[in-house]
Formats: sequence, structure tokens, C-alpha cells
Amino acid sequence: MKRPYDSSMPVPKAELHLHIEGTLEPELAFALAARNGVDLPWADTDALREAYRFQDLQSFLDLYYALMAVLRTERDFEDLADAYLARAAAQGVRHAEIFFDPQAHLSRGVSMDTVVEGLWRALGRSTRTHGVSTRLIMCFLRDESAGSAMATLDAAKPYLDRITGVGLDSAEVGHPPAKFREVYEAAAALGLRRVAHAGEEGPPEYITEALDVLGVERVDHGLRCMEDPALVERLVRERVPLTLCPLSNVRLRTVDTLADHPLPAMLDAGLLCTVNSDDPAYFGGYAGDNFTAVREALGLGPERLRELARNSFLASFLEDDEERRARYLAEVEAYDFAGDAP
Ligand SMILES: Nc1ncnc2[nH]cnc12
Ligand SMILES: [Zn+2]
Repeated sequence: MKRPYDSSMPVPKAELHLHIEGTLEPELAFALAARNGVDLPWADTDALREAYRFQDLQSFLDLYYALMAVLRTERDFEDLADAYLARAAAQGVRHAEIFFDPQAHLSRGVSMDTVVEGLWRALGRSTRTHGVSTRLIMCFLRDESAGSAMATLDAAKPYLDRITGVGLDSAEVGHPPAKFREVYEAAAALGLRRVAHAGEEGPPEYITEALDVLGVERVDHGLRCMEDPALVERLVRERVPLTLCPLSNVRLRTVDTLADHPLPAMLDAGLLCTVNSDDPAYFGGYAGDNFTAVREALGLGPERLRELARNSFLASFLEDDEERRARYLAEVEAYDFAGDAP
């Protein structure tokens, strides 16, 4: 008999909201700093971890961008991605759609080639080495100009065989989606899939704008849709997936505690919710940890957990490999969710 929720057999799932730079664990950051001769302003990994007390999204972003100083070579990006994929695989992730932030590297003199080739060294072999299929999503920083986003899209053109889609991240409030209309139109014309962070700290109107102006197929976070019943109805009707990140929401104080998270109400409303880790090195857990946390804090039963796992594959960009998606979905249906630990 299979032991359900055995840690050696975690829930099969896809991760759809994961910033690769947000997987930089303190130990790897210090190792890369030593390798590259970069001075870090923290004495050691404990001191760095001490700094992980965030007031809001911006206070996290300040640290997140600062620590990227250690990422300089192809090998650094390869090691970063390999470390994430190993951890994700151990927590049941079968498929990962991975964000990266090229502007945060280009502005430090690290080229698009270094970033994409480095990540690809790990991602290109990941089904073999980690048993995890992957897609790469290039995010634009919404607190930078639309012109900078367009230049970034241009710089990515030689790598479009490796990039599945575009996203929009960084400081949300004051940077509504419409600013990026032209760059999303250009991305669509290149055949790229479209997602955007919206409704994390920003108002529900940003979610509507991301759908109507940017044509996004998935909304990252989307938490604040719950303030607008007509928007919830639309998201349900149009089956727009939301990539929720519960531990991130607690650490960035968009919800007070995990027990206050609206996930159960969102599922009850019929929203197509998924559970993801966002920046796991900073927020206290990877994909499986997020599943465990919501199961325990919110008392989600076996069928709700199955729904979340199923949704993760339904919402993924696996249209170019339906056979693989069907295999993953069959695994979800065969999984015994009735036990007592993801
Ligand atoms: N949670 C988040 N929101 C916006 N931008 C991000 N970049 C990395 N993590 C992010
Ligand atoms: Zn995010």
C-alpha cells in the first residue's frame, strides 16, 4: 500500500509562479559572492536571514535586487536553477514555469546571453536530471519605463526558442498594467504567452486592466479580486487562472496570517486557483511547503487539495505537449489525498 502524503511521495504539482532570483538561498548567495569576489553587507547567512523581516513588497524588493549582485556568470545562473529544480522535484513539482527578471541583470552589466544561456544549461536538461519539465517566462519590471521593457523584448529576440512568455512584476502600486500595452502587443505578435502580476498590493482595477489591455491568460496573485464581486464572476466565467502564493502573502503582509488567507473563499467562489511559492528562499517555503501550510492553516480537505494540484496543470502552458499534461493529470487523479501530510 502506498503511504499517502509520505514525504518521499509528495503531491504531484506544477509551479506557475516562481521567480528564479527568489530561490537564491543565503548559503548559495555567500558561495557565489566568494566565487565572484563580491562583498556582501551581511556578516554571514544568519545575519542575512535576520534581514528577512519585510514590511511590504517594496522592502522585500530592495533586498531581492541587492542580493542579485552575486549572480554574474552563466555558471551562477545554472547553479541557481539547478538548486531550485532539485528542491522543487523533492517537493513533488513535475513542471515549473519559471520567471526571470532580465532588466535587473542588464542594469548591472550582465548580458541577456549570460542569463538565458546559464538558466538554459539547467532547464534544458531538467526533465532528465530532475524529472521536471520547464518553461521560461521573461518578466518586465513595471517600475521601469515602457521603453526599457520594449528594449528588453528586443534583446530577447535571439532567445525566443527558449522563452515561452512574458510577465510583469516588481513594485505594483502606481504602475498600472496599461503602461505596457505596446510591449504586450509586440510580445503577442512574437507568439509569446502573456501573464502579469496584478492585485497583489494593487487594486482590483489592475486585474481588469491586465486582462483587457495586456490580454493576459493568467493573473499572478490576483488576490484583491475578492474586493470586486463582478470581477470574481468574470474570472470564474472566463476560467482565468490565478497563481496564488500564500506564504508570500503572509511575509509581505498582504494577509495578516495564513488562517486569514482568502483561498477557501476563492475556491468556494469557483475561481481557478493554484498554489505557488513566489520567492521561496525569502518567504519560508517551496511549492510543497505552501501546500502543507494551506492544508494545515485552512483545513483544506482531500478534494480541495486535488483541485489545487489539478488546477496547476490545467493552468500551465503545456498546450505544446498535451501528452505530458495528460500524464501529469492522470497522476493527480491516481494520488491518494486522504492521508495526513502533503
Ligand atoms: N511577489 C512579487 N511581486 C512583485 N514582483 C516580484 N518580484 C519578485 N517577487 C515579486
Ligand atoms: Zn511574484
